[in-house]
Amino acid sequence: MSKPEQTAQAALFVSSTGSDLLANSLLNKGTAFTAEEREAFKLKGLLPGRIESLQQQAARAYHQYNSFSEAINKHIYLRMLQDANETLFYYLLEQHLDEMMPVIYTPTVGEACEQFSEIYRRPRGLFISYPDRHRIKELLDNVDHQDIKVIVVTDGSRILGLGDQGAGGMGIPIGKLSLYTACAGIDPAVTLPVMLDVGTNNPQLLDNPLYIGWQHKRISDHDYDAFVDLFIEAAQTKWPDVLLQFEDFEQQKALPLLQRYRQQICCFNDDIQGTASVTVGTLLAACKVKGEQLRDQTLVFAGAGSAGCGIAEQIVTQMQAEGLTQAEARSRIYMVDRQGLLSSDMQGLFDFQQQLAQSADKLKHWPVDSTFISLADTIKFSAATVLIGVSGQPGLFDEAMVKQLHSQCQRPIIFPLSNPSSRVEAVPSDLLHWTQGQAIIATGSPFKPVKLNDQWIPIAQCNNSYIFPGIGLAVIAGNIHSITDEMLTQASEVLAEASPAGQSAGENPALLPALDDVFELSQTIAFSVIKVAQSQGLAAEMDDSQIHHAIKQHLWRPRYRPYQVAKQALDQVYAETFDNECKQQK
Ligand SMILES: O=C([O-])CC(=O)C(=O)O
Ligand SMILES: [Mg+2]
Repeated sequence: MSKPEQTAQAALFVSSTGSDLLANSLLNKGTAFTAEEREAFKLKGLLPGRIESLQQQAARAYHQYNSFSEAINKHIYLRMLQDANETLFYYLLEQHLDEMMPVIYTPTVGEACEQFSEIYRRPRGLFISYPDRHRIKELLDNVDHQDIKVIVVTDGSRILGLGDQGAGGMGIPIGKLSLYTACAGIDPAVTLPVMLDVGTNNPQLLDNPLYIGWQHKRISDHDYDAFVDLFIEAAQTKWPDVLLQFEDFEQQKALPLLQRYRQQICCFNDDIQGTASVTVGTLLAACKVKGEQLRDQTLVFAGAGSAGCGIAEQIVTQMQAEGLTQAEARSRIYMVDRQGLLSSDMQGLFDFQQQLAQSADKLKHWPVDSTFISLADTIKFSAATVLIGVSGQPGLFDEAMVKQLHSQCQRPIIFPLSNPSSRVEAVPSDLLHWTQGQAIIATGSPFKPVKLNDQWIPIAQCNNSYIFPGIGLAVIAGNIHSITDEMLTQASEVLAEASPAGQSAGENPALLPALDDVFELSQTIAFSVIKVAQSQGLAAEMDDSQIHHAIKQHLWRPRYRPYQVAKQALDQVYAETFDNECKQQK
């Protein structure tokens, strides 16, 4: 009998009863509590008489979900369901992942963060406010479930492309962790969303009487660093093996935080490393459609922040793997930011930008004013074949630029990656019309297929959600201590291999696997990442079949398990083997 089925069937020992049990979202089954359970757990009379199956409950939930027409109201409904009954929430997601992902995640989660204080219903996750900085251990001890394995943490300073959302940024860790469960089967009981509430510089939030966070200007510099240190230290002391995902920290902080803590705690920054990994994987898939390699491309980036530079660095690594020298690879990548094309003689560049600046000598030969080289000129004079948008500037890619790019190659690769959809640099239908259907496109937020000349062209969603759930599964199943660039590169390659682009013929194949296949994909990523981690001495020793077994063992599925009354006062919500549970009861 395979492990996931076993965990789905094995009994859990539960000590809560009555309304406490119904209020516990991890244990609540609502109308699906059996007659015996209703007796044993003092639920008689607290529920309507009819006993329902998970499927019947899901049919009602889907009916209620469909009664809302606005995406934000659907989001509120699903979040409410999650807070009431997580098994039902994830079962519903499993049935309708394609439809509901944009509602629990980007783009709707952006709106949910902006309106967080207005739509707030029930608490979820941990809010660590600056005034509580000396009590962080106590706050962590207050977390209900104590076996935490994955934390997603933000300070709300750069939520998607929507800027500072203060405490409202909590919507992001909540949404990302839902995907850990929906896309990689991570048990929701072992996940913890964390908001480091260090204030906000968003004037609307500072003036909003309903604002739910610490209504104070952001603390900064040394005070900020010391606060994050306190959090990291407390989290690591309490959960030494926890995986920490940094999410949506503003540019000045993102890379320094990663560099500071990378050696100390098992962590990664999703916006830098997750975005880079998924983008390189999608670029490799796009190159397959062209029948070329990444080393053959010349790339222009609109946006040279930590996300753009993170992607560019991973492209350099990939091009080297394809045989270029590092200098050759760097010379093929052009980074354009507010100050125009980055060149080696510019003042005030961040270190991570400096390495990606083009040589000023080379640019001297371009027939332009070298004090400011625009995006349009960069596309033209670099003879670019790939255009990547990480600028957060809606509409930045205009018709003239795109036509110029198309005049330089038959199949331009164009990835307007900014999130949410309201920030996208160009919408796919325009890109396809401007290039007579020749552009190979991927976006950061979801877009519907585009109809062109009676043909439907699918638009790939080049989103971190293809990568981070599998990385998390690898860390948990493989006991990985540290996340390296090689592991993220490996994840890109697995993604590219899973792309239908290499397999199906036709001019416009899907670039990325369907969302329905993400659950399988995450397991494949987890397996390959564990292998890389082992080769680097960073994971548990296991042979291949043990790795497969460990991965399966950690897959939580949204199915109700039978409950038995616990003799000890401890609810058991983490999926372990039936044997272990029995032993613990003895
Ligand atoms: O959440 C997403 O869709 C991707 C992401 O990390 C970001 O844009 O910050
Ligand atoms: Mg993010």
